[in-house]
Amino acid sequence: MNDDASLVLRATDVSVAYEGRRPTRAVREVSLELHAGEVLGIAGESGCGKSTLAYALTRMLRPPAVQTGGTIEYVDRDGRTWDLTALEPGELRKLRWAEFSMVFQSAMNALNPVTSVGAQFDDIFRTHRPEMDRAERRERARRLLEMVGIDPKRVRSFPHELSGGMRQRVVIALALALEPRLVVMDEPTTALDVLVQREILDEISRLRAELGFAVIFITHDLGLLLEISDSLAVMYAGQFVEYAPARRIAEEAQHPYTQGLLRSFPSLRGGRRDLRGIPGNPPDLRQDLDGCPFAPRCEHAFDRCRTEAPQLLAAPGYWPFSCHLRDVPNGSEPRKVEVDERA
Ligand SMILES: Nc1ncnc2c1ncn2[C@@H]1O[C@H](COP(=O)(O)OP(=O)(O)OP(=O)(O)O)[C@@H](O)[C@H]1O
Repeated sequence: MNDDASLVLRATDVSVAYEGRRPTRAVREVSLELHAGEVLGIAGESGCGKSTLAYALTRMLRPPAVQTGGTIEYVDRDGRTWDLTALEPGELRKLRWAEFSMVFQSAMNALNPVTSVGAQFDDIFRTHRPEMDRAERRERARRLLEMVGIDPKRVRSFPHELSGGMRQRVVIALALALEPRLVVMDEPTTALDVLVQREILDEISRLRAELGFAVIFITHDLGLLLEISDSLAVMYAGQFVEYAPARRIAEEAQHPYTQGLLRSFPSLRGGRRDLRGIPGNPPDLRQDLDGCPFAPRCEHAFDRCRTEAPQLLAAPGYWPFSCHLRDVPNGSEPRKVEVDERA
């Protein structure tokens, strides 16, 4: 049993590399904790390692990606802790869908193009709920479709007969089919037009409130994440550079990169910002990074930033952001965060 009853996922110092002549160190010692019903948003520019982290957390990495360090613990609904990195494929199959599921950007890749929507629900139920008969499986599939706003008759449709938005809703319904405790969503609405995005996001928020699952939601759109997340991690060059309650980040982001992102992205609900991008590009993740990876683009950088990597400072109760400004006289004081806000 776990001593923290609401804990769902704890990742500690997770690192992932794409192997090659010069490996790409895409995720570098990332730690996070997720509690029941919590929405953790992960933001960052393209290529900073968000998807790689999502694949690592759900044990879906495929060669040439390898997890090179760290542990990932998952606590199931009975309070049993599983070391995901040590699971046998059979054990992993039992947990996947039933305990945690995934929604990725391309619904078309997630759906089987040659079988009906109903048959795809059937596959999941046959494996995980063998006691259900055909009629029960069909009825449950119809109810799940209804739940995500799709006409239950669509159970007979094939993926190509559905619009992009409908397909993504089907993928969400499939992910929720066994009422998992955790759903990892990687850019689930990015390929859709803004109105459909909005509808689906509202749907996800409603379902989460109704069913109580925790969400890891990944997108480059920080504005959107601030709206839907309880806590927010900002990723840069494979690392978390700021990790705090979303509401607090919206009001008083500490890391210059987060501040830059906040200025760069329009919010989905209007309220355009002045959209100044962050000059320069993220570093090449095949290189060793000396000092702060953001220093070459940071308007506040000073000598120490170029030689010494700042730490995230995850001491209990402190606002974690990795920036030397925290230690500069007259710079930001170490920021305390009330612990209950993280729960
Ligand atoms: N199959 C692969 N082989 C080698 N390198 C890869 C592979 N997939 C991703 N990478 C590299 O890993 C790094 C992180 O990529 P990742 O896709 O995780 O970032 P991301 O933040 O999700 O970006 P995006 O928002 O564009 O999906 C990038 O430098 C990318 O080039």
